[in-house]
Amino acid sequence: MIMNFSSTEFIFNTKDYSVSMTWLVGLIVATLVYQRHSKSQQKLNPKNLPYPKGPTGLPYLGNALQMPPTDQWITFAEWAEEFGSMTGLRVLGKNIVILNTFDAAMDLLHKRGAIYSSRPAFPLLQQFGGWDFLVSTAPYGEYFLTQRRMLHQYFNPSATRKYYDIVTSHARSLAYDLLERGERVKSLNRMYVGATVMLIAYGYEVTDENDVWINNAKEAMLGATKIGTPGAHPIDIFPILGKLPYRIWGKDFGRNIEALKKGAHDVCVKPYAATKERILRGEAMPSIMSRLIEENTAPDGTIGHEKEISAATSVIYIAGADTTVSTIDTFIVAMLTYPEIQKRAQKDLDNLLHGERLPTFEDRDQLPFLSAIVKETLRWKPVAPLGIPHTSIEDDTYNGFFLPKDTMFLVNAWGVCYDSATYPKPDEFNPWRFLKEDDVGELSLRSDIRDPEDVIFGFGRRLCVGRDLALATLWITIATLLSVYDICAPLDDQGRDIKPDLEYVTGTVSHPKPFRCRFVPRSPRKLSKLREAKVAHDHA
Ligand code: HEM
Repeated sequence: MIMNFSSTEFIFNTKDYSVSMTWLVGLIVATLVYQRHSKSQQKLNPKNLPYPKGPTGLPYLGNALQMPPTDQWITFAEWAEEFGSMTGLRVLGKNIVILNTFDAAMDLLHKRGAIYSSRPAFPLLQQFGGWDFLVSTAPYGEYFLTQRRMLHQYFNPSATRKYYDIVTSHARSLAYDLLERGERVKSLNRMYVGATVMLIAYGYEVTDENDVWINNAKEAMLGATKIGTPGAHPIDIFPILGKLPYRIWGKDFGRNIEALKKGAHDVCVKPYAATKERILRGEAMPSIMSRLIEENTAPDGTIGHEKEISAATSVIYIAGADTTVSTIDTFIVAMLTYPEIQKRAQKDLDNLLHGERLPTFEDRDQLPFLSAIVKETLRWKPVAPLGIPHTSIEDDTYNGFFLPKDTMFLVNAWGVCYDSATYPKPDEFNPWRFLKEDDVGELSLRSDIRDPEDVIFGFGRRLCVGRDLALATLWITIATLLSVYDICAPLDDQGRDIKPDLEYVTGTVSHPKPFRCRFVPRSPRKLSKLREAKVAHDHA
């Protein structure tokens, strides 16, 4: 999960707060901020270039009342038709620019990464709730750079290859467990994706669906959602309000803040302390954390950068699990909805493997149809439709517009992926759009179509750290499940397929609503290969 950091839901999601007091104070603050902001704008924009165009807002409130409470990316895509590559919004004195095209996102977030790589502050969550440690929300600076460096050395493309055995083995274990417990696919998927990241990060082995570390992380992230959408609270707009007694924000507010602090401790400090103890006792399995500790231990035994190490390892689960789990769920939903795509992928797998063995990463280049399925899964239901917001640290101009320092930038990844000029009939799950066929029917990936992998994982210096790990996990899981099973819809009384309704619980990370499916073994031979792999894994 990337956590619910997207900021555009940030207004008027009032159900979480003691509404009247919160919004009264919020409105006063907004007025002050707006006035201060208007004055500073005039001072900083000497050429008087316009701010990017957007829907006309109200005095003081700006566009606050026009922000849809959910699925903002759809409204943003509609606005894009009117305003072009950038839509400029002002919400309670904050500047928000939606980047509607891939080119605008690349031009600013990538090519001018020195300016556009910070993150907005969420004081309630970070200062008051104790979630100030995550690299994914850290402002651009030394703390961020130290962790990025730490993570990069363990997740760059060649380092990621070292995890292939782990992800292959977990994909096979998932497939094996689905034989008896297919109805628990969502939970098992979560368990094995969690097991991968926990093993890589901490050398910690997850062995069942109720693992205490995974539950702690789930609880912690749930706690983070209880304070409402980050950026929404008046304390986020004017942090000094956090000095007022908590009870003015509602009777549960103080308790929620305490839960938030406990959650931060449970996902960051606790696993670090437990793993460090195991490392010092010589009982730990090698992991990113054990290596980081080793690298940062001075000859006298003191460990440097402990805060950064504990934070960098904790973000691996927080940013990596939910996103990957949701994408695998989306793949299953796609297979239930488009059985002919499933059949075609299985044909390619069978032609290559002849039922003699299970797929491995060595097969990846020879199975372009499967790679196209991964791309289409990412495009069809973008798991983070608006990514994570970036902020600028300097004033800038672009295409004749003035972009003030501290503006928040959101890429409408959903909008880019649903642009029908690039992806005709974008609602359809169609991996063929990424493929071309030569004279003898040989398939290969097209290089002349925008690759969703270049959109969905973000941009520039904040590009997703775990991109290669995520892609590897998706590919091997998809290849393994399709080689062993037909993924089928459940049947109604008349023996007809009950198709999933394609409804999603949307947010910063979107998830398909609960769905049912059956995993029907394709042949006893393929199943016996899976059993052999499982036995080999258990004895390894
Ligand atoms: C399908 C799976 C995934 C998707 C769609 C995804 C997507 C994203 C996106 C959109 C961002 C924000 C990029 C930006 O700000 O421009 C991000 C950041 C991040 N992701 Fe992923 N992610 C996935 C899996 C993972 C995994 C497996 C890891 C494990 C290491 C991971 C670690 C991170 C981290 C640490 C950041 C923060 C980077 C920063 O702020 O500098 N992600 N991811």
